[in-house]
Amino acid sequence: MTALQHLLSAAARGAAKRSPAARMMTAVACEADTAIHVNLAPKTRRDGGGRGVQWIFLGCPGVGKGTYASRLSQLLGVPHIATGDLVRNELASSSPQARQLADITNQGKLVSDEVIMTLLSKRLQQQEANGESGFILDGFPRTIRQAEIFEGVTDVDLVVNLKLREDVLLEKCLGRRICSQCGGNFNVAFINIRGENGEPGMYMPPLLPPPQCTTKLISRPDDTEEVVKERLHVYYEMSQPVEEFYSQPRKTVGIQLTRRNRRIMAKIFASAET
Ligand SMILES: Nc1ncnc2c1ncn2[C@@H]1O[C@H](COP(=O)(O)OP(=O)(O)O)[C@@H](O)[C@H]1O
Repeated sequence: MTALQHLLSAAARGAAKRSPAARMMTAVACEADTAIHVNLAPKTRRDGGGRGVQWIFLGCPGVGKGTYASRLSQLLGVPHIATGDLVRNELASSSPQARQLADITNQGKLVSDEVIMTLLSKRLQQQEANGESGFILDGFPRTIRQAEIFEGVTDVDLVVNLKLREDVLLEKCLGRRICSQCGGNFNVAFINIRGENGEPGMYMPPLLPPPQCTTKLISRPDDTEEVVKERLHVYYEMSQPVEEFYSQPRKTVGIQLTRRNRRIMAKIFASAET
């Protein structure tokens, strides 16, 4: 079976499993200096089904897709699927294509649509076998072809498009750290820029690790200045058109980030509700 057939069949089975039960959830998003209480009636209200939300996060490398997608995944109880993690898991395996994928990612290029579809398809099948439904996708789709294929087989409820200044994106990628033991994601970059010439200021304190992780921090091999610049270039060329692809009929919320966390979660929930 081809990757596309896998994806099609997994998506088709997911759609068939929808139940009419709507659920109401109170999510409490704790912000650095505010607490936001959100009453969330998920998308199930729209389609009358009981499946989990089907959301997509778009945005440049370093914008914070993973941070927000993972928090929302915990709040909503739906899987967070980061295609970058799927690729890294494959790299860490002894699969025949691991070496080739390492060369591609270390140069900041995109892996082929076929490879991504295969990895995503396997992941969706696993989650189906575990009885999980819904997804918060982070890092997919990244090409128009991926978007078109996915659009043909799924009903995406919400597309969140995060935006951040390019100099800050670079700083945030260079500040990323991962605990080699627990896998936790942190960021040592301290963004503190005064607003001027009508531009808003920016304040994003570091996301520091707990003491037990501090001596085990590593950086991703593709988070060097040269590779991040190439990834940004690839994003503008290959992935920005995906933002336009979703901008019209789809429910898309664009968020310009200037501070970490503040009101972002509430804005995303509010968009899902309207
Ligand atoms: N949807 C995708 N299509 C093609 N390649 C992908 C996709 N998702 C991830 N990758 C590959 O995995 C790498 C790491 O992805 P990710 O962790 O999402 O990085 P980023 O921080 O750039 O958003 C990408 O540079 C690319 O090589």
